[in-house]
Amino acid sequence: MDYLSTSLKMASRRCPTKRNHPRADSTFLKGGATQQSEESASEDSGHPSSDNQEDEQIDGLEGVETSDDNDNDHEDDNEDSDNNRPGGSWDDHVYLSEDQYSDESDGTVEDVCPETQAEIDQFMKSFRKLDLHFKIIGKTGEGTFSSVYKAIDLRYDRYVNDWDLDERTAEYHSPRSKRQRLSHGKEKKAKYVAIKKIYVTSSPQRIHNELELLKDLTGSKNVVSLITAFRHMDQVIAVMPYFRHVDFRDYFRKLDIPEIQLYMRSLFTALKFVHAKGVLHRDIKPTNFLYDCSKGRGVLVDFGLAERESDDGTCCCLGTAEISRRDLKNHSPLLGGYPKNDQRPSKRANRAGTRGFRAPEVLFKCNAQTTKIDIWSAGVILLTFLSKRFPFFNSPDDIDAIIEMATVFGRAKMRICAALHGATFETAIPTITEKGHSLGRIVEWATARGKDNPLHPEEKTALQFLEATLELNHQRRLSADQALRHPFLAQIVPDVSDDEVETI
Ligand SMILES: Nc1ncnc2c1ncn2[C@@H]1O[C@H](COP(=O)(O)OP(=O)(O)OP(=O)(O)O)[C@@H](O)[C@H]1O
Repeated sequence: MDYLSTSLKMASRRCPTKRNHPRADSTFLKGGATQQSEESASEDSGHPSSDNQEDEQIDGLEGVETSDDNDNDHEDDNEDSDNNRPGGSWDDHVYLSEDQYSDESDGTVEDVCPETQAEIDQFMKSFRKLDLHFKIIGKTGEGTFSSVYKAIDLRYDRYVNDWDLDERTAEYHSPRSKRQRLSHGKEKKAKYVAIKKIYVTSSPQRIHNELELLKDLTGSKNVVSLITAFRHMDQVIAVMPYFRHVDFRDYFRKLDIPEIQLYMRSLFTALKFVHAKGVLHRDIKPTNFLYDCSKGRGVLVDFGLAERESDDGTCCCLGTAEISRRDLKNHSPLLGGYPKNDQRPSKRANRAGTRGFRAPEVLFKCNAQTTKIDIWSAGVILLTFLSKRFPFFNSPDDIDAIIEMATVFGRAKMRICAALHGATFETAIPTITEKGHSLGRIVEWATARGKDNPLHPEEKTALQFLEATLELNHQRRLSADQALRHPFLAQIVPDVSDDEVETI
């Protein structure tokens, strides 16, 4: 983890009134009590434990805390209590202790089973001093690479919270002073965070990549941001804003077209932001887009597989915008035959992603993959909504995934798509027809539509949009920006606050 700590080291920016989120401050306690008053926390902070070098804060990737840094922080603490802040005295700021917060401020009541509670207790015990900053109240999710917990940010009011875009928007609309708002009883609500405990089996490179990208992607209401990050021994945690959301399986069959439009608008707004920063998410799927149906707002999470767009890759698709059927006939590698026992090493390319959501160019191992791979995956989500089938594609491996795709799109289009990336597609499977099926037909079959129940005009617009996102040739596939201007999404009243946040 030395690599991690050194490569993440950056200058720490300080705020005159509050700390700019170096959270591993000197108030970390040895052993740590679950309910700790601010006063006693500060007292204990004067005695940093001897193994402080093992605790690092990656502070939004700023200022990795060393024991020296901790000393500085301790001085800052003293300054705070010396009324040195331009804003006035210590009393000006309402700091809430853990039991003053309402756990129900976002409408969710946590119900933690004994096994999860034991897991949480073990985690808190193993990660020293974390209990001074956060109170974990539940487990919100689990993935291949992490467990994610919902927690109350006990020290929210001690820091500059630029990450809290909801708060910033509220201030923009109603510029009452923070003091006024905090002193108003009803607004003493808990600030929730999601603590992502990245499994120690993840490579430092992968963890570093995720944290770096999260840090760069701050500023959109539809993309998760990084509040801070900590390391203790071999354990790294990322702290992000918590987003209330509903399990995709609970609503994907229920959403009507206007609701699907809201969902897709939110998702493509997130993609536009991420792609504009030159980042490919690589793992767009429902569990990575946390959607709150009641607000019609979603947030893109999990940048564990994300990467920056690069010009280094090579693939025949770079010099070829289009391959016609005639080109294919004249230049098909099959014309010259192919070896039965091909000894050549197979082509290699980044295939990271989730099965069922991989774009054709990923399956054909293109080495010049672009942000368009995310558009394809978003298209698969739309197909799931319209067909009311989840998962829509369910292949165990890439070969089966190509067969599933060919069953829909047909041999002719698949041959052209393969040739675009220097590959050959041939199959003797009789159910794969030459022309395939239109996406409209697939949706009709999946939803048992007949002559007495034809597709509505708005569903037809949705299908046109679907075809433009599930375009086999990535060069003809819509970009996120174009998608937002497509009639399917352009008429949706945008979430005004999204635009405002960027201009604050
Ligand atoms: N900021 C957040 N707010 C609320 N819940 C979250 C947040 N971030 C993640 N989660 C929950 O935790 C789950 C797992 O998170 P994430 O996808 O980041 O982990 P992962 O281990 O990388 O997963 P995957 O297996 O998809 O790669 C999400 O599906 C979601 O339910």
